[in-house]
Amino acid sequence: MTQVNALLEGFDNLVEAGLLRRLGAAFARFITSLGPTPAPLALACALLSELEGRGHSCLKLDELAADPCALMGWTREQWDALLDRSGPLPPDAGAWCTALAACEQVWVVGAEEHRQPLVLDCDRLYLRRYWRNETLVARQAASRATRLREVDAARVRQWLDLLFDAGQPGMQADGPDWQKIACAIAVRSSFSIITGGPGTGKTYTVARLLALLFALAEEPERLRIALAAPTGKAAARLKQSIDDALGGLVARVGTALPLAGLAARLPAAGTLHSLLGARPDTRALRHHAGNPLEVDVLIVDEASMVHLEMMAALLDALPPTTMLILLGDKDQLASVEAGAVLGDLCFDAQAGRYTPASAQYVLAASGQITPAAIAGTLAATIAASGDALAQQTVMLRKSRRFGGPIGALATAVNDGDALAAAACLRAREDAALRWLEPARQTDLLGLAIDGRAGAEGGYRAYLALLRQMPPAGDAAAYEAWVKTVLLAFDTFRILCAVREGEWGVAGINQAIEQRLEREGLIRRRGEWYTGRPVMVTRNDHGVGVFNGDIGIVLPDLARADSQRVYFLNGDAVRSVLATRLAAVETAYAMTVHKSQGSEFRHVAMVLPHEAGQVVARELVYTGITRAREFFTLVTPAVAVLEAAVVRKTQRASGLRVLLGELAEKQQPA
Ligand SMILES: Nc1ncnc2c1ncn2[C@@H]1O[C@H](COP(=O)(O)OP(=O)(O)OP(=O)(O)O)[C@@H](O)[C@H]1O
Repeated sequence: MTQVNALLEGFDNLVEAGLLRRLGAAFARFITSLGPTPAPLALACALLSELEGRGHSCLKLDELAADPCALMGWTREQWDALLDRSGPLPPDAGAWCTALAACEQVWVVGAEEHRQPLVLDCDRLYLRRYWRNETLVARQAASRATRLREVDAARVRQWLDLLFDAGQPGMQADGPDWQKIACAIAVRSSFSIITGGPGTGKTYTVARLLALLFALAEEPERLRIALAAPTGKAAARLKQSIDDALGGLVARVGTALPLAGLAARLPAAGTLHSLLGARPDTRALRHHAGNPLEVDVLIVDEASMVHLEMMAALLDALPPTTMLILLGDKDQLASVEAGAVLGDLCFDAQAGRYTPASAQYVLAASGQITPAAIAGTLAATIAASGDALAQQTVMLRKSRRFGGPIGALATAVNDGDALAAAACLRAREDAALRWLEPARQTDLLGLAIDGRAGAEGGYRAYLALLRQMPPAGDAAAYEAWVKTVLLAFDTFRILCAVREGEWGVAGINQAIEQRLEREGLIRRRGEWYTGRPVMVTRNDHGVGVFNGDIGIVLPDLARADSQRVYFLNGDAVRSVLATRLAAVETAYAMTVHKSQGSEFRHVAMVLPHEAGQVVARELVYTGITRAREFFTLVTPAVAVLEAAVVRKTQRASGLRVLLGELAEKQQPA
């Protein structure tokens, strides 16, 4: 048997052991079918595919050479078993590059191209599609951020002073008004990022930015604005918040701007999929560089959930003059798909590396002094490292909604301070936080049904409402009742870190259903029982439901013998015949991933026995920040919290390197 065949067999063993996904083994086989394949290439392909499944966009050869076990999360024995089959591997990153560059399946960036499936860019190995997407995002972001518009700074300042509450000019004790700075920065180019934790006023700010754009436009009524988010729910929330904020500004701007009329013309917010013209059964989108979107300003909320492929598609479809504003929390979980684009793009956000020129503009346009400019001695280093993208990124730092214990816990987790996080959870003077540990599943079930001391109200509350169904025939009363049920369900949610096992979504949903039935709170007659909460797991454009939509099964008003699933879309109730929904799952418990873009009064977050590969800081932070008033952590073992909090997810990507290279090219010689 050749070494490569032995290695392929070794991959099958890893698949059996659950260490490698089947696609990884299949991809390595496919590559061997294309031409001569030395063992290092076959191995790199299997690893690359596995890492792609874990959210990485490339395989970093220096990490592979330095510590393959750490990279893959495998034991030394598991790795050595592969080595026995592969024979000696290249000793360092340089040797890996030389070995792979010699293979005909690999395109080395800069060399002649033959549509090879793999790309080697410096010491990063990519699947071609990911390399293309990453370069497109880097180039587009950098070039958009570089092209600055003519802005009348004095006029911007006048408007910002009108739109925001008057503060002291310059810098206040708790720092400058970053919201004003964000608006000033955004209007001067066709790319900007406004990042910040929950409640820091991202939507508050962007509503004022819209008002500013209307005010600066020659014909504001002709400004084509689009609002979008990765999920339907987040999109509806964005529109609602912007409408509320603009409504609150109408009196403030008075006759200076016909804001009420302009706000009324804003379109509904949609998902990025629908904005780009996604079609069933094909990856091809209706909008791309050849058929660009016809929009002047695009605001995208929850940008941390936008994966690499979607971001590339979005930037590709936007004309260079369209103003793109990304809103999101850079510290939240990235999407399940490959890439952590917002996090990568925001790498300078915390430091706020503004050049003196930016600081000068910010002062003129907003009256605010950026801290970097104050530290004048830093100016030279800032100028050297500050690239165009950093100039167009603003981090909001002051949370308006999220002080108190939940805010302190979120900060401790974000800082990787497990001791402080545990102390917050154990301080019992406030009912906002509790930690059930070591918990048994029955503890969780009690919490799910009745809440806990200080935070009463679990699922019993919405299930009790089911018995108050209005009499047949009164459609308005029926809709009002449906809304009450949906809102009551949305006050409490169980969020799980994992899908499988006793502490995963599937196991917990099953246990809750059994318990609710035993207590007579639900009556399961088949799959579509009254009161069953469901989550849509696949977009269905025909039916008009999208992955992540959550609804509740209730009797059809028109036909009591059939069941419909009712969804709340902003303020409106929408329903679909239950049997038309092909892909749904029960949603008493859902994953933290799926909860992004939503908030609940009380969140109970469940971690499994061990942190493993999945349970890391971003996940814990995202779960905590879904809670508005109460947060309960449920863990079968104490140690899992610390293990999760200290582990920061590192997704391999070349985005920062590519942006750095582009920034260097922009530096004056
Ligand atoms: N400068 C401000 N002055 C007064 N209230 C503010 C200010 N900024 C934000 N708020 C209020 O704080 C709350 C949170 O703001 P907002 O919803 O815009 O935050 P967000 O960052 O978009 O939150 P999330 O991450 O949850 O979407 C809102 O009630 C908003 O009206």
